[in-house]
Amino acid sequence: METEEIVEELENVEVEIQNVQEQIKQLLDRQEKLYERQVELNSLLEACKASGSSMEFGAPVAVENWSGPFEWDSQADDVRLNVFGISKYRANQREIINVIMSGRDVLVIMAAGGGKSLCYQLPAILRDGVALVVSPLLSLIQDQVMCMAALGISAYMLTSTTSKENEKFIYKSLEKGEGELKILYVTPEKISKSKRFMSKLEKCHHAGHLSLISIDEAHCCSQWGHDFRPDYKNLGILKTQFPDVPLVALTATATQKVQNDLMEMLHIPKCIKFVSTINRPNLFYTVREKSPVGKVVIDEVAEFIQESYPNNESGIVYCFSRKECEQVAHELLERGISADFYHADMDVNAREKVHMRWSKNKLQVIVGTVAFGMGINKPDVRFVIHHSLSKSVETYYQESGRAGRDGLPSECLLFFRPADVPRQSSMVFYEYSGLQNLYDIVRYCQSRKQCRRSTYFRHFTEPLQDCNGMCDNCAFSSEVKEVDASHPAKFVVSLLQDMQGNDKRSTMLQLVDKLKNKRKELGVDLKREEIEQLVLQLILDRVLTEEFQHTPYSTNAYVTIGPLAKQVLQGRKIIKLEISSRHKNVTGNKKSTKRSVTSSVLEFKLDELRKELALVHRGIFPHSILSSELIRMISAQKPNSMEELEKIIGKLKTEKYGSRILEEISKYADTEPLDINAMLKDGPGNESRATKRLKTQKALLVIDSSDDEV
Ligand SMILES: Nc1ncnc2c1ncn2[C@@H]1O[C@H](COP(=O)(O)OP(=O)(O)OP(=O)(O)O)[C@@H](O)[C@H]1O
Ligand SMILES: [Mg+2]
Repeated sequence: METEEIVEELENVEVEIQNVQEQIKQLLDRQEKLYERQVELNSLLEACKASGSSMEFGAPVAVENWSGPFEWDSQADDVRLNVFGISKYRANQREIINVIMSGRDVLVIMAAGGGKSLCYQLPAILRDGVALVVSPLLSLIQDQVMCMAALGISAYMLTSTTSKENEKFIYKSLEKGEGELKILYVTPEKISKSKRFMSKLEKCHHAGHLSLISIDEAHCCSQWGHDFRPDYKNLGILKTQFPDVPLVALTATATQKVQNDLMEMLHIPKCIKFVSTINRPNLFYTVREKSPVGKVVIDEVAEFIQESYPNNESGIVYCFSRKECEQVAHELLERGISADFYHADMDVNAREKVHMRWSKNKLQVIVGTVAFGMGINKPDVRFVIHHSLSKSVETYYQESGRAGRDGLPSECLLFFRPADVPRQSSMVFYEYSGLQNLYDIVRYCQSRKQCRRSTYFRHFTEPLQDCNGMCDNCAFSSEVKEVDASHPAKFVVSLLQDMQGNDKRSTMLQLVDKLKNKRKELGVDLKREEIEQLVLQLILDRVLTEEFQHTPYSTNAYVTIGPLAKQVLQGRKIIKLEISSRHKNVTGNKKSTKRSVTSSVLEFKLDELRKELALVHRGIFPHSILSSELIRMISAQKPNSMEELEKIIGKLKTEKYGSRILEEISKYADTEPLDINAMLKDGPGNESRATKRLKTQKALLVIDSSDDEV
């Protein structure tokens, strides 16, 4: 053998070894995921067996019956209505409160907006002493303390922003049990880094004044959760130091693995666990085909907002990159929508300012990257639009779940095109299970038949529930046909094999372009977007694989032959493609997703009133004065005395705002309800948004110019 030949073969062998190693890595990842899934399914099966035939979600997974009666029932009801202004408990709230009041530890898994805060705030008021609440973000803590202040509850925070005077008050309260301190918020760093604080807490406990410990956003403890925070890992010390104090850990989402992790790390093996459904029945999920032309996408986003939410209803638009974020915000602004951007490149003050304007309804839309995350506490977000797909089902569930935390109908719209996939895959491929997670959300987007909700139920290992037509696929499934794409798939594989034989690489888009020029050989007449769909499907089915190559400036994703390519070539694997007629008319599915925005004049006036009162009580959010749900209840019931109003919003809010509310009711209770959408549709199609708003306001006659215009 000539040296040259040896070198050449050696190179080939090395390349092949690399390929095999890559495949082994992928298979190991897959095996790991399957093991995880096996554990989850086994525990689900056990739970199902234990509770009879099927697991009852929404009901406590506890053996004891925690609904009551208990001696504190009437006192709890009184605080719920007269302090919090909440007329009835939501699922599991009463039971969780009872567990804490009984001195037991509890793990609460309850969807975003389910009402977790009440579960520890109410017992904090009922029990003697100080409740310690650990929360991961300063902004979340500030929000909560402000809301508590609006309710007249003595809540403080001990953070880097706390004044010396307040710090002194807090330490004195902890040490001597003096003062009125009921709830103390801290970040996890306080527990792990401040010896002084821990020693004061020790004294507080010793004197019997530590009433309960609450760990909010508890998933931050687990590396398997989506927002791991190293300082959360040290919170196990709380149960070790204060074993007799009830500890409550709360989170919106936790897979079985994360739940087990939390119980172990927080040392609460015997806790009572409440798992509420992850289902958010008020959210309508839609995936819309994304145009390759950037401007068209923005036009569609703008049209969606203007048509469905013409009254400054709050929303979020998520983008892939910082640059895209700024661009989209700018273009929405040009189209008359009050929008601003939010991303990690901005300094903290600028970010905070944007967030505040939005929280106070002075800005309609925040266009953000993933950096706009956990601290969002606004309950009345009516829509969350994804300009690009998220990196996993879990991330999408979290981000879209910021809509409708007040329980009112809201929409989650994702713009998807296959070309966005390599952008994400070249970012996530090095993360643990990064590609698998990405492909799960891509499957969600590609499917035109399967209920969107079913993906969430499967992901969080929960039995399926009825979607009630609250996703595009359930609303439009009849328009989808499934075609056998095995033949074109074979052609794609052969083409790629030839290219690889000639040492040529191809990105997904290059491959699609090539295939587009070889329509005849494909054997079926597929449109460009259908070819993109096919290539992506082959990646999802592991017939093709994405491979990554680094340059000094970026990582490029290429499409190559995958582990199951042979099966396709041999006709042993059938490839199915779901083709929808829906995409022909991109705006066609708007009809069903768009809810008619019907409001009464009274609702408008009460909305204006809460904004006015929020300004008077500086710093409070309008929704802390009256939630959208309370506005709806008042408008429906039209109470005409303080006593009647008190039954809806409780004593405290009635005392503070009752006379102003009754004044509005007496003026506007009898005015006819108005369908704002219908009114807007009457106008010429090319009117500007400002004109439309003006027209709406004129037609309403009673609407004054408001301060929420930007
Ligand atoms: N029983 C109830 N009836 C009506 N509204 C409620 C009830 N319980 C809570 N709420 C309201 O629901 C909204 C969301 O509550 P909360 O902030 O506690 O949600 P959460 O479960 O902590 O959600 P997240 O996971 O997003 O933090 C708040 O505006 C709260 O006042
Ligand atoms: Mg919360």
